[in-house]
Amino acid sequence: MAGVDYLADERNKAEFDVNEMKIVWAGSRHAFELSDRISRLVASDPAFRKDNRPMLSRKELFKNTLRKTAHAWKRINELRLTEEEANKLRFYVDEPAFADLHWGMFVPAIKGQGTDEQHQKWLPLAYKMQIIGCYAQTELGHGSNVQGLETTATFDPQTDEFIIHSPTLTSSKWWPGGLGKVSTHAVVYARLITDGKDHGVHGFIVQLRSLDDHSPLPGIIVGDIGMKFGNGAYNTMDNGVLRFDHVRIPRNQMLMRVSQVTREGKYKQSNVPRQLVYGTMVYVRQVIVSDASYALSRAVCIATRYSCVRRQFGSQNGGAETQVIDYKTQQNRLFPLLASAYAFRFVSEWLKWLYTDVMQRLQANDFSTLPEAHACTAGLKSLTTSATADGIEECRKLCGGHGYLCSSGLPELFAVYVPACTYEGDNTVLLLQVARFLMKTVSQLGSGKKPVGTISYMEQAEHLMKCRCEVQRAEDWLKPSVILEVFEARATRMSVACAQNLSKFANPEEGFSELLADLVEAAIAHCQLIVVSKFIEKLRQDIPGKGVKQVLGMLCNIYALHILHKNLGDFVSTGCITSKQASLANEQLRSLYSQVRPNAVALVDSFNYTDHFLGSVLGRYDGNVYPNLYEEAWKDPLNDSVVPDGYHEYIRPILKQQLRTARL
Ligand SMILES: CCCCCCCCCCCCCC(=O)SCCNC(=O)CCNC(=O)[C@H](O)C(C)(C)COP(=O)(O)OP(=O)(O)OC[C@H]1O[C@@H](n2cnc3c(N)ncnc32)[C@H](O)[C@@H]1OP(=O)(O)O
Ligand SMILES: Cc1cc2nc3c(=O)[nH]c(=O)nc-3n(C[C@H](O)[C@H](O)[C@H](O)COP(=O)(O)OP(=O)(O)OC[C@H]3O[C@@H](n4cnc5c(N)ncnc54)[C@H](O)[C@@H]3O)c2cc1C
Repeated sequence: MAGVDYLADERNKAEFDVNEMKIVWAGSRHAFELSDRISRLVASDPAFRKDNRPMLSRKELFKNTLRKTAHAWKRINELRLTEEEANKLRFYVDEPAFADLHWGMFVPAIKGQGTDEQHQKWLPLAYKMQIIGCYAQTELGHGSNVQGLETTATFDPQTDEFIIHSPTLTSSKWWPGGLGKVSTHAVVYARLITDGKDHGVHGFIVQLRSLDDHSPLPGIIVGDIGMKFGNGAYNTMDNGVLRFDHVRIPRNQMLMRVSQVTREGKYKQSNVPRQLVYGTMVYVRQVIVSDASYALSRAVCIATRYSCVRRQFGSQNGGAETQVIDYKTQQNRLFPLLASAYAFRFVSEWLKWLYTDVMQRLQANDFSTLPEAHACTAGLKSLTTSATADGIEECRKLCGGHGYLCSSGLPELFAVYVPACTYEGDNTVLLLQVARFLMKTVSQLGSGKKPVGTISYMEQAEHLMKCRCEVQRAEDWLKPSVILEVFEARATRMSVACAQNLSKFANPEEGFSELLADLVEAAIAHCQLIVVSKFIEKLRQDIPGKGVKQVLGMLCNIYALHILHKNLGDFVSTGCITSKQASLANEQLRSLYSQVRPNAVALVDSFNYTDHFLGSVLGRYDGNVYPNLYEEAWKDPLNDSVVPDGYHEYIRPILKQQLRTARL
């Protein structure tokens, strides 16, 4: 029945103003209106259809992506979309493609590491897509260890050129997205060598393919690295392999903002930290945190709507069975993910602010906040992507058997999303960067150097090491000051314990290696505190709309208390809370689930996702799941014929043989 809203009752239960919540989710009225307009534009354009992706072969899939990307570019130009609108359009097209790396890494690398002259030369070409670029850093032998890269860029003073070379098999560039089949150019990371001296890894703009016929330039071997996890999914992307055989590029194609090579071959460093060479990664990690909130919210939207549609057991006198969302077990798995989606959204807004602030300071040669920005982007990228990948998989299970069908949208979402735990820095490696930052901070306590920003709580270390949680009743857990202090105390105690254990080793690096697992846990505790504290900060702002702030308050408490519940070992063993207080937290959590329950569908409607973007029969806005699931099955190519291909070769002979055997 077209037009019937099977979730109308659920929507009527909402205790808050959904339209106002949509604005909170989007970040502002402007952001909401823009996102709403562009999502509808994409959804209504048949060229952006995506439901056939899992059925396509790799070649068809890739060509399809090329077609869609070209169509998107055409629409962006025809409609004269702004950069913000164009980014949203690409987001709603929802198909990983070379353009992500062109806009997301190639352009930012030139902007961040290039000089004004280099900007003038390269950016106009890139903005018009007259060249298409990728970010070629990782090699077959090294990804995490950037200082271990082997590709060389040796300066030749005779010709005023760099010679880019891959000296070993393991130095082959391996993984860069957009490299395999599309990019004409790359920012290549290579060891800079002048006059026989190795100056470490630097970025170089290298042309890879002819702008006339797209063939690789002399000395370049380039191709795709092969099929990746899942059908469809990330296979729309041409992750590539690249080798150089003494390829020459002009000297002015080294990105020279951080350091320069003169005409004579002299290496000079600007008055900026070397780590700015890693600046593009900081930028993208911050984008990835924002993407985590979108990916998780998408899965949660599907699982929440479907959990209201799906009924199992509990029928009384022939009445309807129980909606599965009413089982406390379902709520205990689903609502913390719903709360996490909102928590990640708010922390990503804050992280974007932090990043912008750091960039402005860099312009004024103030580098003081760079270490914190690195620690926050690395840590939050790790925390949010791990939680999102696990959360998407949990949402699939929350949808029971039907969640395993591609038409649920969840298998593909998981397959596309899960590499986020690895790319842009393996999550464990990134947490260890946070741990180093924490250990440095602890070692400086009492030295007069004040911890600032997200680490400023450590200034109260003396108090946090011995404070006792004041919770006596379950409701006490609703006080933000209580939650904050408990999370700060846990993070401080875990960091200080690691620092104390480290100090027992004569060699700090040896100690660090031995304590890696504990250090990662301390880093996670610190990052979870950041997420909780940014949610609480958000709630201190003026948030208009009937009931909006109240329901966000519930989500904030669910996020914090669920983390507490899942990490009770940390909280109790560090003496931050007692086991009695832990069970009071659990009691409060159950009560919060009941409060959120009537708001669940409205909370996921607030994401304002179109059915096209969700790409899920189970998550349809109208909740009309079964007829559509049924119809979807018949679209499978296997159902094109009643008797399958192969019947005569393989099924019939077996059946006949069985008949003969039976007769014997
Ligand atoms: C429209 C937009 C769309 C965008 C979406 C795109 C789609 C995405 C699609 C997917 C795309 C996927 C694309 C891809 O995957 S691109 C490839 C991504 N690759 C990686 O992420 C590699 C990860 N490895 C590293 O980053 C480094 O090797 C690490 C950090 C591990 C070590 O580092 P290093 O080897 O140097 O050794 P060190 O640890 O002694 O550190 C030395 C000092 O440097 C400081 N430090 C380190 N790093 C930074 C930093 N970044 N900013 C500021 N500071 C930094 C550090 O704190 C320390 O400071 P101090 O303690 O001495 O004071
Ligand atoms: C889909 C996808 C897209 C990508 N796109 C790009 C791209 O566009 N451009 C690009 O340059 N690269 C790209 N990459 C590469 C990516 O950045 C690297 O794979 C990533 O940085 C991880 O590095 P690795 O593969 O070397 O992992 P490894 O470092 O080999 O990790 C293997 C294991 O070792 C552990 N480990 C490693 N070092 C340590 C340590 N010091 N302490 C403790 N444990 C450690 C890790 O935790 C992990 O469990 C992409 C990768 C993927 C999967």
